[in-house]
Amino acid sequence: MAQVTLDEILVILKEHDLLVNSQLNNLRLSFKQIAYNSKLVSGKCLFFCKGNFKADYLVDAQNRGAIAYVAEQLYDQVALPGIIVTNIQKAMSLLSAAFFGYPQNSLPTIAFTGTKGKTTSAYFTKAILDRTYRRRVALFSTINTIVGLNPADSVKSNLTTPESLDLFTNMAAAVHNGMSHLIMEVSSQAYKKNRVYGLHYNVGVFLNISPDHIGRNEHPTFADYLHCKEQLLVNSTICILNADGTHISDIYYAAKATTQPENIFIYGREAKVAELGIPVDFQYESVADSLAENKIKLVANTEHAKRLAIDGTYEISIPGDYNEGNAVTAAITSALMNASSEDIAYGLAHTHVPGRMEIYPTKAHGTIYVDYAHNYGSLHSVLNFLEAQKPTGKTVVVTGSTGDKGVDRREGLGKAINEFADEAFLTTDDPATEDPQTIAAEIAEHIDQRKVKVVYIADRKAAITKAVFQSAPGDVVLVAGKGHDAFQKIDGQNVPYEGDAAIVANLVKGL
Ligand SMILES: CC(=O)N[C@H]1[C@@H](OP(=O)(O)OP(=O)(O)OC[C@H]2O[C@@H](n3ccc(=O)[nH]c3=O)[C@H](O)[C@@H]2O)O[C@H](CO)[C@@H](O)[C@@H]1O[C@H](C)C(=O)N[C@@H](C)C(=O)N[C@H](CCC(=O)O)C(=O)O
Ligand SMILES: Nc1ncnc2c1ncn2[C@@H]1O[C@H](COP(=O)(O)OP(=O)(O)OP(=O)(O)O)[C@@H](O)[C@H]1O
Repeated sequence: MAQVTLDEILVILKEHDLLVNSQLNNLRLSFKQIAYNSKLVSGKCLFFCKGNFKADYLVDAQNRGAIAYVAEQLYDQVALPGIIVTNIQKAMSLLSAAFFGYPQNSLPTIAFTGTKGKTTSAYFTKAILDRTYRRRVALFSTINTIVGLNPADSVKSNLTTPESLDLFTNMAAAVHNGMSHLIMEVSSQAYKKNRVYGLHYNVGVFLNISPDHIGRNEHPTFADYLHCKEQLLVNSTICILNADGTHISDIYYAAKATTQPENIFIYGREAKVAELGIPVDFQYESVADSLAENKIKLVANTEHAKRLAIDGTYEISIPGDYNEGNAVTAAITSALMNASSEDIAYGLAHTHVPGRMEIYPTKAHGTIYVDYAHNYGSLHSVLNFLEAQKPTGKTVVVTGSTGDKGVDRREGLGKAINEFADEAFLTTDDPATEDPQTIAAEIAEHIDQRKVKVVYIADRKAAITKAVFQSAPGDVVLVAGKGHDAFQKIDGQNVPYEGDAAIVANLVKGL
C-alpha cells in the first residue's frame, strides 16, 4: 500500500535543499493519503498547498481529515502542523514519487517534447510497442491517459502532462495493472511548473521548437520556452534529436551536457547536421508523399545507429511529410525498447490519431480535412503539404485562436493563411476570458485581404457548415484547431462542443 513516513519526507526535502522547517517531529508518523485538492481528501492525508491557493481550502482539507500540510508559508488560520518548503511544486513531485514507491523504476519510459508532433509520435510509438508487448503500454498524451487494458483504464486527459501527484498516481496504476512501458508527452509547462521534477526517462525525444506558448500565462520569452523544453534531455538516459529543426546546436549541447554522444541519436533528411558538422545517425527520405500513400526509407549512418537494425522502407498510415519525422522517432524509440523492424512496420502502417489529418471526401463539394493545427508551424506544415497535392480548386481555412494564452499564435495563423489560402472563415476556439471577435480581428490583421477573402462567424459549427456547403469539387477545406475536442473553454468553464470531426462527419453524409 502506498504510504510515506515523516522520516522519509524530511530526508528527501533536506537532500534537495527544500526544507525550511517542520512543525511535525514524530518521525514514524505515516501518511496513507496525499492530495492537493481539498475536495479529494479523505483519511489521514498529507495536504499540499500550491498554485492559486486560499487558506479556506486548507480548512476544507482539515475538515475532511487532513492531518498535516506542506506549503511555502504557514497558515495560522488552521490548527494543523505544517512542513514549510522553499518550492512546493518540487516538493510535491519528489514526495509523490516516494509515496508511490518510485513507480518509474518499474516502467521504462519514453518521453516526447516538441512544439508539434508529440501526440502523433506518441501514438505511432504506442502502436508499435503495443504489438511487441501485447498492449501492455501505458500512455499519457494530450488526448488520452491509458494505464491498463480495461476500458475503465483509459480516460480523457486534462493536461498534456499531468500535475506531479496525478502523474505518479497514474504511473503506479500502470505498474499495478501490469503495464510494461510508458509513453508520455512532456510539455514545456510541465518543466516550468515542476510537474516532472526529479523524473528521469529512459529515452527522451526533442521533436522541434518554434515560437508558441509565449505570453502572459505561459513563458515570458522564447529563451525560457527553449530552456524548459531542453530539461527533458538533461533528464533522459538516451536522447533523440531532429537535425532538421531550428536551434539544433543549442539542443545538441543541452543533450551532450549529461549524455554520452553514443547515447544520442540524431535523425534528419540530410546526411550531415550542417550546423554541427557531424553525421546524422539516421537519415530518411520520402519514397511516397501523397494523400493516398506515405512511405519512407530509413538508413542508419553511424555504428551505434546500425546496431538497432531498423534500416528499411516503412509505410506510414497518416499523410503529411511532417509525419515522416514523427514516424522516424517512433521507429528509433521502439527499437531502443527492443521492438523488431516487423513490429515497427506494422505499427507505423496501423496508427490512427484522432483529429490529426482526418480526411472527408465529398462528391458535390471539396475535400474536407480536420486537423489539430493551431499555430504557425503546424498550419504552415499542413497547408504546405496540401498545396503540394495540387488541388484544382480554392483553399479554404476555418480556424480561430485561444484566449489568455499563446497570443503569438494569432500572428502565426494569419501568416500561414496569407501564404496558402484563398479564403478564411475565422471563428471561435477556446476564447477563455477574451472576445473571440477581437481575437479573430487580430488574426485578420496579418492577412492581406486583397488576396484572401476573410469572413468572421462566431459560432464554430455555423462557420464550418458555411465553409463546407459553399465549397465546390476540387476545393480544399481545412478545419483547423480543435480536432475531436468536445468543449470550448469559455470564462473558466468547459462548454460542451460537438467537436470539429463530429460536425464534419455529419455534414458530409450524402454530400
Ligand atoms: C498556470 C498553471 O499551470 N495552472 C495549473 C495549476 O493551477 P493552480 O496550481 O494554480 O491550481 P488552481 O486551479 O488555481 O488551484 C489552486 C490549488 O487549490 C486547490 N483547490 C482548489 C479549490 C478547492 O476547493 N480546493 C482546493 O484544494 C487546487 O487543487 C490547487 O491545488 O495546476 C492545475 C492542476 O493542478 C492545472 O490545471 C493548471 O493548469 C492550467 C489550467 C492550464 O491549462 N495550463 C496550461 C497552460 C498547460 O499547462 N498546458 C500544457 C500544454 C501546453 C504546452 O504544450 O506547453 C499542459 O501540459 O497541458
Ligand atoms: N513534426 C511536425 N512538424 C510540424 N507540424 C506538425 C508535426 N507533427 C504534427 N504537426 C501538426 O501539428 C498538429 C498537432 O500535432 P500533434 O498533436 O501530434 O502535436 P502536439 O505536439 O501534441 O501538439 P499540442 O502541443 O498542440 O497538443 C497536427 O495536427 C499537424 O497539423
